[in-house]
Amino acid sequence: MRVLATTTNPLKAQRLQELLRPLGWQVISLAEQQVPIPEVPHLSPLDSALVRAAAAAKASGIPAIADESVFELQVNGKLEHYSMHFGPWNTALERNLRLLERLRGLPIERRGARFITVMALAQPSGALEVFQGETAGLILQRMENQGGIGYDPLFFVTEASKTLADMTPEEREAVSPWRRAVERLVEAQQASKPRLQPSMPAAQPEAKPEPPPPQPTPMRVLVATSNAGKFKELREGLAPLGWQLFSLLDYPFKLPHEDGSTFEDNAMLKAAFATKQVGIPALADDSGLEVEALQGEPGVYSARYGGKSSDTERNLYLLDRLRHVKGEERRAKFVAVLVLAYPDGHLEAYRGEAHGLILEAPRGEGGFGYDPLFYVPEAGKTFAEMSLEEKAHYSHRGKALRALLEAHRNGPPPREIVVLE
Ligand SMILES: O=P(O)(O)OP(=O)(O)OP(=O)(O)OC[C@H]1O[C@@H](n2cnc3c(O)ncnc32)[C@H](O)[C@@H]1O
Ligand SMILES: [Mg+2]
Repeated sequence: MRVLATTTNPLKAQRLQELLRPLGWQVISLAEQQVPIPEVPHLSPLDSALVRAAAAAKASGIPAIADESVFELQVNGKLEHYSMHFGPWNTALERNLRLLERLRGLPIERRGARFITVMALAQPSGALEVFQGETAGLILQRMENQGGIGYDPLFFVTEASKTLADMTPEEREAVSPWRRAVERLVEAQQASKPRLQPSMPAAQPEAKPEPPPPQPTPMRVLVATSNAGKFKELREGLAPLGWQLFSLLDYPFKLPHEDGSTFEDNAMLKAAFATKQVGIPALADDSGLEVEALQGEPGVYSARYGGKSSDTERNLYLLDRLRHVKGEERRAKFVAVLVLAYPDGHLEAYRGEAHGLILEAPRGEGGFGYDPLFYVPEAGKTFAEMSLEEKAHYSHRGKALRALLEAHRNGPPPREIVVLE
């Protein structure tokens, strides 16, 4: 069965797909099927999830899922809800200071709060189901850990005895109300269907290995991209640094409109915005294809070339633009600029380029974007015909990543060396 998830975040859609796999559901996101979803401000989280799921199911004709997460707490006997969208304050730090101010003087025993996700499943017929996940905790009296994300440094999770800001992405997901709401949805669907008996005996628990020696805390970095293909390459490429990587799946907010005129401008725009949102360093990637015969088109417009909304359509559009250009004249290069932005405003930038030819028809199933059209003569293959490692060897992103790795070989580079602005 196909279900529509009312998110444009492909990382979130992908994670949902993994978690719903036991049901055999195929998740599609708003990125693949565009349907109008009403923006209704001032609704409770429950109403908001219901309204969005119902609208999506009705418009698409298939079941739809929508979720909404908030912090809920009692202030002077009244329930209040706080979300990433709370107030006109733009940064995580500002929002956290406001919340602290709001609760000033409240003793710790009155600072109990719940982190709640409401997940609505709507059928085109109008039938609705709601699943709720919850995590109980306390809003601390001060921020212990400045480097947290969103409300994370203030939310002390009772069962884990630490704040969300002190958790790894895996720990955070494990206690997240979102994950719990998805699990309830899965259980409920399974309960209404005959169960398959497991055919294998359950595995015996293995003897516990020795706990590893304590490691220095790795740098926490948000990889600020909504492109799942890029995220995969960035995660692989950054692995040697041992950073703790978060994604827009952990912190779903929209990246700003990319209106810069260079890859550098756009990467800075995205990274600087993201680090402000979350309060930890953020890495953004702005990239694109420059075709010589088209005077550098699509360039910074690569993600929206010809106003087309899918990779396939953009590839066809590019082929059409190049229909009179032959052989060696179809030279092109890919460019990637990585910007790592720190919460204090400091930036580092790394650039990588890859040269090749645009084929006359797509080749290969791997990669993403323009990969099936981008032929690397040296390798005798398109990017889409390469493994992840092989692509990283030749690609713009691989080169930019290696420059970053080199600069960070002995920890963050001295600030005098790579500073933009
Ligand atoms: O901005 P974010 O959220 O990171 O994701 P995006 O897809 O919008 O990314 P860009 O704004 O940097 O646009 C770059 C576009 O260029 C294309 N592109 C970049 N790197 C590529 C690669 O390695 N292989 C194929 N296409 C690539 C691809 O179509 C991207 O959508
Ligand atoms: Mg983009």
